[in-house]
Amino acid sequence: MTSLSAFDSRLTDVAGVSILPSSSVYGGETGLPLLSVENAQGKALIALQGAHLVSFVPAGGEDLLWLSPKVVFTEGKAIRGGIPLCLPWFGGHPGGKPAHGFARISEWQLEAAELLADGTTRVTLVLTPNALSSTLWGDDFRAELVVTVGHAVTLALSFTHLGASPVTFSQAFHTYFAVGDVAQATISGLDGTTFINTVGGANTRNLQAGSLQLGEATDRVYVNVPEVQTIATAGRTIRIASDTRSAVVWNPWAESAAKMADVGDAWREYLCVERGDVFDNAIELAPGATYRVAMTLSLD
Ligand SMILES: O=P(O)(O)OC[C@H]1O[C@@H](O)[C@H](O)[C@@H](O)[C@@H]1O
Repeated sequence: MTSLSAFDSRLTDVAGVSILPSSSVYGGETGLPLLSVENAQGKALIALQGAHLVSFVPAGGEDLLWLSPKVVFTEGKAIRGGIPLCLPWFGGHPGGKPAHGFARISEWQLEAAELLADGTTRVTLVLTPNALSSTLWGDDFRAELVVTVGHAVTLALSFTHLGASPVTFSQAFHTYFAVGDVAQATISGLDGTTFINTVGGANTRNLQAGSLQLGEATDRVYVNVPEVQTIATAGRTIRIASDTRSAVVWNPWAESAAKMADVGDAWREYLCVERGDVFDNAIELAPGATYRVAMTLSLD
């Protein structure tokens, strides 16, 4: 893990941008380095491990993201909450490799931090091959995540495949939204789309009719979805916009959550709506090709 003092001050010598240990915000052990980004429009915390947005608070509002009260910031362990980047594969891997790829458990490099004329702050994080990716993926690649923090937060992801043969690639912005009570949250923007129900290893297809409210363990992959979904709770409506084509809706509910040490009885506080390109929407990347997508989260 990079020590906090190793960061190039030219990158963090930008007003409102600093590096701090996760322990200074969330307690516990020293943990992992977090990039703190703050301006008049909003503030965000991004773990360099995984280029993982763990908090986004628009000015005058509450955090859009849920971070587990039982979160553990440990090198090589996925952070429970925020926006894990599932990359370059989503879900379990047939070869028994770690679920959701290696990007979320790899340390990314901070490449640039800039204040833009519109008052937003843009930070650029980069991942290139490391020991883990060499074992699990093999091919050369370059991944870049540009996070723009303002009244909204935008994540713009690119992944360039630098191997010699075509590869199948999938990814997701695995967002944990803070909803207070998952059973009271309503998801709109999926009406009429096909979903694959994967709860407990199932694999059945259905059509979504109308909006969606969860009342039990839910793990569904919606394919070919519209650009925008919303999540309405008692206090606010969150807007999710992305040019990706899938949306995964997941909450384990009480019984399965009890088996997850970093979730437990906090399962009710979050709802995952994960935009990405997965299952039917997985991508075939030719050598040298670049995959580019973005997602913007805001209050509606
Ligand atoms: O515990 P992990 O690896 O972060 O995965 C959490 C969940 O991620 C979701 O995207 C999957 O649809 C679920 O099946 C999975 O349980």
